[in-house]
Amino acid sequence: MDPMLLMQEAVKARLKAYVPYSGFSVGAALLDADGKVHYGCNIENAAYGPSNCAERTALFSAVAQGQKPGSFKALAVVGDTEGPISPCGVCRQVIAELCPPDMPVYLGNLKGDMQETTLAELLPGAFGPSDLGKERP
Ligand SMILES: O=c1ccn([C@H]2C[C@H](O)[C@@H](CO)O2)c(=O)[nH]1
Ligand SMILES: [Zn+2]
Repeated sequence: MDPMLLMQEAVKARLKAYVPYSGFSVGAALLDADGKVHYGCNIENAAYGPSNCAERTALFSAVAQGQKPGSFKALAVVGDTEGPISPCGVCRQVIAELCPPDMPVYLGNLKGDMQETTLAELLPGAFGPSDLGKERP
């Protein structure tokens, strides 16, 4: 799938964000092995801590719908940032768990800036399954 098309899907997902506290909407679009797109937005909470980022919403939603961890093909993330959005550390760790390290990650903003990267670049030396003697999913 064309990266810009996946970015456009993330822009659509962003419109669903529930952000009464930060007012900062983020959208994510995750491409699965069947070519289907899974959507994520950030969903905040009055207790702040339980808030969920757009990236994790997309990943958890896809896994809950039966997509196999490790099988994803690409992730696009969009926010209204000056440059391409930067995923938080928690999301980087979750991407490390559920996505191949060399999977393309497209980071963008509403102006159309786009940076292509990978999890290996976003979280070098990630703690992962192998550190617990387990295989990658
Ligand atoms: O990549 C990012 C960065 C931030 N947020 C959310 C968390 C919080 O709801 C709001 C402000 O940090 O943006 C995301 O969903 N994804
Ligand atoms: Zn995050």
